[in-house]
Amino acid sequence: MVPTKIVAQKSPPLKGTVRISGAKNSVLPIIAASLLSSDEVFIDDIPELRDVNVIIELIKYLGADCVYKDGKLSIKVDIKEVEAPYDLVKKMRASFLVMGPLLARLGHARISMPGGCAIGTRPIDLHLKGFQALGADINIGHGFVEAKADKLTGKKIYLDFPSVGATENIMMAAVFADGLTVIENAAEEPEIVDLANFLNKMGANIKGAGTDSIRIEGVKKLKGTEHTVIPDRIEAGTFMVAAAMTGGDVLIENVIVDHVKPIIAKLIECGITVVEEAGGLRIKGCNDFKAVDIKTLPYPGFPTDMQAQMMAMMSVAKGTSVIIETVFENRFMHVDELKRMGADIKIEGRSAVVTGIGHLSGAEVKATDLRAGAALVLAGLVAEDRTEINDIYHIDRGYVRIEEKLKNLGAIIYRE
Ligand SMILES: CC(=O)N[C@H]1[C@@H](OP(=O)(O)OP(=O)(O)OC[C@H]2O[C@@H](n3ccc(=O)[nH]c3=O)[C@H](O)[C@@H]2O)O[C@H](CO)[C@@H](O)[C@@H]1O
Ligand SMILES: C=C(OP(=O)(O)O)C(=O)O
Repeated sequence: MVPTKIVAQKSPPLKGTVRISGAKNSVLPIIAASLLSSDEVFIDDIPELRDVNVIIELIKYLGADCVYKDGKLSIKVDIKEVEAPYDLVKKMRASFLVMGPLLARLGHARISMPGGCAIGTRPIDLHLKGFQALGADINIGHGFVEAKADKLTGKKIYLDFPSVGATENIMMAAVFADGLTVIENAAEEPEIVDLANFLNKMGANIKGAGTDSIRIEGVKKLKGTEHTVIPDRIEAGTFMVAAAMTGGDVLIENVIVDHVKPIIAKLIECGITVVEEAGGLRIKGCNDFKAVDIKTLPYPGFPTDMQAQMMAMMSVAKGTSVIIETVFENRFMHVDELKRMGADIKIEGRSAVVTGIGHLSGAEVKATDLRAGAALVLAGLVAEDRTEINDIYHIDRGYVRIEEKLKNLGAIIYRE
């Protein structure tokens, strides 16, 4: 039988070394972008995740030939379909990222409308405004979004919010457009830079990725390339918090220190020791770390994808912390589950007031989304007795064998 829950027990301080996998949020747009290449592409450090399986299934459905072996994926594309069906988009919102490449390559894409999810309504208006600005006609009906264009022409596009997905989708759509596209108020996340690097290696002409203004000069064709995905800064952050919360001493390998700066800053403010070593980042926890305030923001601000994990940590910190979520309107689903474990948290609009208590108590809880699940795993490592986390398919979307990696550090955790 497939294990359906993770059981965590109060664990000793975590000790040892953990290697961080390739970034989920880089590999998904990069696999989508491979639809733009006329030749075979090779992608290395592919994380074995549920979401990665979904995007591979989707590009295979569209006509790609994919071979996966030992963390490496080769993709050769011969697009036969322009439609991304409901079944695949409902499993993962990031499936919508094939719209830009299909529009660029074939001038036509029909993608099932991604719905909201546990963390918010998550509209796609900014993606669509960008496609329209480039010259596409957009039609929405019967649960699908259809984009058609005889020709795409470069334009200046200002994003009302620096949306990661919209920046990526528009960047991919503009790769073959006539002339210059400029995305202003673009997202600056490291995953945008990784995608731009991948596209440039294939022959695209993209400048400014990583700043709020990205310039894409249209080219005629993209060729094959090899690319290694950047390490997952959110997985790294999650293990950094695990080490800190348990009072452990853990070396995090395969992490780009710049990408986790906002997390390092908060941990240091809590009283945790963070040391940059040749092999990675060493996190040394302490028993009475302080509560700190957190406000999530687009990069380089504190990542919303680390908010739930920090809240688990603040639940057992010394003092009171105010956590403000500004990126998603409804990303507090983990609060009720943490409260089941005894946490003292009050929600006021977009703020959570967390009063640190001495200890949590193990309980049966459910992962309502990916990072909520990670937060509950972390809470389970410091809670008295046994914590059972249900609906762990959410966790498997974004963490490579989380329980094995934690077990290697001495945590008492297993799948049941
Ligand atoms: C696969 C992937 O990379 N997922 C990440 C990506 O999601 P995703 O790309 O979906 O996140 P966005 O940056 O687009 O969303 C941020 C905010 O913008 C709003 N918005 C977005 C698009 C749009 O057209 N209209 C609009 O209003 C969203 O509802 C949300 O409130 O960035 C998020 C913010 O860092 C992360 O939490 C996700 O892990
Ligand atoms: C919100 C996340 O992912 P997605 O955008 O794929 O839902 C996440 O990784 O925390």
